[in-house]
Amino acid sequence: MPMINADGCLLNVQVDGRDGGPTLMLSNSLGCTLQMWEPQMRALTQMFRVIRYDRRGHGKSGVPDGPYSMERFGRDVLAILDDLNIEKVHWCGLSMGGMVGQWLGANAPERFGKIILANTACYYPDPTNWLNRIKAVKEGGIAAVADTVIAGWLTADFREREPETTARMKAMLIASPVEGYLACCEALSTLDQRALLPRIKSPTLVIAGKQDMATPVSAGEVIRSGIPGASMTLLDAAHISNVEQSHAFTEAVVGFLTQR
Ligand SMILES: O=C(O)CC1=CCC(=O)O1
Repeated sequence: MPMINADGCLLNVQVDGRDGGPTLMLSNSLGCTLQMWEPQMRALTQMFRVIRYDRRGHGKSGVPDGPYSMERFGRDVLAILDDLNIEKVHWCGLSMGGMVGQWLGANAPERFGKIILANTACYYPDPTNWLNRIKAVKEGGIAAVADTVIAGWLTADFREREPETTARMKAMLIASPVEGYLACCEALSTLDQRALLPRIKSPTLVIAGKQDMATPVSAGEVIRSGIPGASMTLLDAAHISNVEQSHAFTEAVVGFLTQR
């Protein structure tokens, strides 16, 4: 699968699924690789050509020096589409992937059909949590914050019920390149995309997790109410709702993308 050059950074891109069908692009959460979408791939590839990628600083993609920004992440996506010669896609991004989706929906509307913004926010009222995380990771590596982060990703019930999935998610997080992870946390600490929301004209679905403390339902509601005509679906999940409620998440995505 291709490594695509975006402004000097090689991005790991994987394309699966139906040739010639509509295309859906998936975009990851912080500390995750494109593997985070495995629970959806079987269903989605029956209906769509599916593009996944590792955001710069993650997975098999390059880790250039920061600072990173939502604009940089958005331009990376446009470089992938240009390289693959794809004019228009649907978008489904979770957490940081939803933040990049907001930037793209506002700044490259002609490239996006429907947009799904899952477990995400458009700003953080207080950057303290991000600044504390940056300090802790600089001192102790990602392992130092891993248990706290995982407790935000998946509810206690799920972690008890699905220890292997939980261990896989934790291994993925800890394997993230530290410098890339830090550069992403820095971009999150200054995030404010509130002014972009009214410029998003694509049909948009916001998905929020009832037990998501990282990007709570109230953060999803700010996005839903800011984007003209957007709708919202709530799932019984913490932050990584596509893993915790994989069937309900897939159903919400397919239902929204196939509705006329
Ligand atoms: O990893 C986390 O703690 C939660 C999160 C916030 C933005 C994102 O992408 O993940």
